[in-house]
Amino acid sequence: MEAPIQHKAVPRSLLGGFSDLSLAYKVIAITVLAGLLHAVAFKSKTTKRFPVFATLEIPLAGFLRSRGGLGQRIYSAIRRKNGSVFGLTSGHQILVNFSGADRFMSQGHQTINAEPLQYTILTRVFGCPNTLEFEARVEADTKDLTAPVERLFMNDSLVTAALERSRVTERGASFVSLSDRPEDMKRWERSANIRLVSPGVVEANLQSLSRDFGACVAMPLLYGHDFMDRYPRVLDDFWTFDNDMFPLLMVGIPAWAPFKMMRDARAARARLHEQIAGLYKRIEQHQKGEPVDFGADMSDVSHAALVRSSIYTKNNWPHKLRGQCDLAVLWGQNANTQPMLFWVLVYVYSTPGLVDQLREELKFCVTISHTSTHPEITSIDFSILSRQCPRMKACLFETYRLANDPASIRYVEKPIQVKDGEYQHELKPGTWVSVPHAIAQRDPSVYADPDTFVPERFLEVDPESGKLTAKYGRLRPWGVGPASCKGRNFAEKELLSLAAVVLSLWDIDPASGTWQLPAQVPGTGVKKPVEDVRVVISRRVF
Ligand code: HEM
Repeated sequence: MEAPIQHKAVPRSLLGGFSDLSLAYKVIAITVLAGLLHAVAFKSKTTKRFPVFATLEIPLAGFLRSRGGLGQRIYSAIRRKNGSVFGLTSGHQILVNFSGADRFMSQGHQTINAEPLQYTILTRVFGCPNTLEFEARVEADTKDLTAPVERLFMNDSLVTAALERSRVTERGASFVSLSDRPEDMKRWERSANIRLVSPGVVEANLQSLSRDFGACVAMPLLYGHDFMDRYPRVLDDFWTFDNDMFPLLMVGIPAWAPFKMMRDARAARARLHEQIAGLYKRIEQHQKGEPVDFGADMSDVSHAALVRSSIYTKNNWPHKLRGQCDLAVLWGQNANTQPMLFWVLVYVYSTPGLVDQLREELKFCVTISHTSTHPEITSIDFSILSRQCPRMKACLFETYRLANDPASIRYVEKPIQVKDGEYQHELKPGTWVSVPHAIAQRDPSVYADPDTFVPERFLEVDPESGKLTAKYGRLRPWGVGPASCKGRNFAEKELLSLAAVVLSLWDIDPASGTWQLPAQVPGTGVKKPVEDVRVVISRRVF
């Protein structure tokens, strides 16, 4: 039996592990300097890599805008252009609250292209080599490799079938096992530092618990159960990579940086590469009718992974590269969705009266049986859940607004004009252009009282049917245009169904007696809490 794993919630401090602060600063200074020298010495093989400074400029623009005052005025004064277009260099322009953003972003990839960003992240973060050979592979195969992922995670009936297969319905009753013996716990409980308070009542870290609950539903749908069983550390490695390494690599800190957090995360990423590469080797053996390593069961590997494997095999992708490249898919599937489940639960349970309202709505699609020793969900009508539960949806939308920092980033391939009211801006090929949707999400002129959780702001009465409906309005959690999120349908249905099963069966209260929402730090899309939220969980009293 595996020992309980304590996930780190967030990288508390880059300095963790250094007893002497000045030594820490010296190490960081040397690392940054070495990083710059490395960048000069091993100049990027392609001109189309998203510049590190632009990664920092997007949150900076949002921060200055939300603060207003002198900082915002200085930023506006020194930018290259005017109107809605911000940007300190000619290489990167940011469209802030630009009313034509949707139309602008809907242009095809021959004009504004998302692939160079994907290439940047694959090579800067996921560990793929930045070589001309790899660039050629990406150019040749990206479309074919993305198509099966899009199909699995966007097609309505495939998404519903996948969630049914994942037994979300039954899993609700074992969200917690109400025991503090590791051998009694489900896999997703092991990171949550569970303590039995009294019979039928446990204390737990809600972020770790809900995040791993979601990941245990989602990951096998992509790679099958054998992958999960054969790789007991997968959750720990995944969140270590996501929390401790991803943001640092994005801002240009090299993977070889000599501090403990990076070393540990690098080892976690190497294990992920190796395990995914091993899986693709087994899939290939299975597809060729050869004996499969360990006699592994390949029967529930997703169609998406099977198709990707055929493309990798057909085009002679080395197995190591398959592992590196496919980490992007595993990450895309989980990194934003699972932390979002935590935020929905925290917002909903901490809002007085809301849980009861949602349970009323859920009565029509979640069937609960009381015949066994404890209540269990016997069925979920996924269609009603996603089409006729407007309050649940509005809670989700409001959570996206508060907990997510989406941006659409493109590379300009052809000269284009941005028509911006009285201004007309020319963008040359080679410019990067970003739309940080997060800026509007906290703008009080768009959302009154923007820091407060008010799901009703997304509810409208449909004038024709007279029914309450949840509408996205100006919210763009999935980005915009042809390169918008390819997993949004799955993410939304997974979040709705997991939140529905937890709400239907469990009471959750703050361990301290009063709800205190944790401060948020920017993560890799969805924000991270600065610390986990300790809660008390017991079965719902009917
Ligand atoms: C709550 C969860 C999620 C959020 C908030 C989210 C958000 C986003 C955003 C903002 C983008 C960039 C869109 C743009 O550039 O305009 C994106 C891209 C993408 N997402 Fe998601 N995502 C989520 C879940 C998923 C899932 C479950 C998958 C499934 C694998 C996925 C796959 C992708 C892919 C493949 C892209 C790149 C699309 C392209 O460039 O063509 N996402 N996502």
